[in-house]
Amino acid sequence: MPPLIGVSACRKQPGELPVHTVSEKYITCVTDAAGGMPLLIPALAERLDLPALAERLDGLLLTGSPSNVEPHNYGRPDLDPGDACDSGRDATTLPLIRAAIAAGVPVLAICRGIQELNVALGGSLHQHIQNMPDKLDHRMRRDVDFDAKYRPAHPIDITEGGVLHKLLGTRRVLVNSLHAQGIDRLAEGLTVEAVAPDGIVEAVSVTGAKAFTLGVQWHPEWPVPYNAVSQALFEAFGAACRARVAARFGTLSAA
Ligand SMILES: N[C@@H](CCC(=O)NCCCC(=O)O)C(=O)O
Repeated sequence: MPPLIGVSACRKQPGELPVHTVSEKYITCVTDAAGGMPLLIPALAERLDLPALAERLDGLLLTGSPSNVEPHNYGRPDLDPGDACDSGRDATTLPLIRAAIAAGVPVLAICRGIQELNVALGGSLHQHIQNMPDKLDHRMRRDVDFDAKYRPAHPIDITEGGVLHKLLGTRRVLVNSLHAQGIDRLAEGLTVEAVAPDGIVEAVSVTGAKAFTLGVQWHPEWPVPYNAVSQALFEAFGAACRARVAARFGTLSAA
């Protein structure tokens, strides 16, 4: 029985009524690389029983999105005009992350997802890294084609002896970069697993988590075919999700 892996959706209103959307690349990394059964989670917030949902998940994938976590969630002034937000998604993922961690559900958080992980546990975000002195411009390039947007953009230095180092077996890899925000105050209970050359946090883990819980600021879900780093991330996430199935339903069920 493949693990049931929740995939966070965004809430948008392109027309008369709201829609809940997930880019297919986040769905296929669950099916093709993690070996899971994706369950798209609508951004319906308190209309969902999020603790009950978390208990029934074998894993949770927090997707990237051009929208930003609203700063009132971490006590900062509102977003600049023109900076996209998604309050429905914030009100869904932030409590769902806390419930999933408490329930021992494996979590893989990508881009917006690592930012949500940090905010959910009490941290804060930089708004526009590119405007900060001595920082790289981490934004998605708009002057290139789609695949070029996901090409390696900078190296990351991986914390020696950490979760990511043990997973990858190396201290330095190249990653892509499609974000303007980034971790400012690191939440208590998170461990930095990697940083960019300018010190921006690029990966975190939940300190002492019951299960695999990793957030990455880059995008391992694209391009396909996955590189060795992406493959290792998804395989480790999938294995943790299968371990939860085995613990919940018995070993044979995880086959
Ligand atoms: N808006 C945040 C997060 C950026 C992010 O998740 N980018 C991914 C966009 C492409 C996709 O949806 O996969 C920020 O700017 O930091």
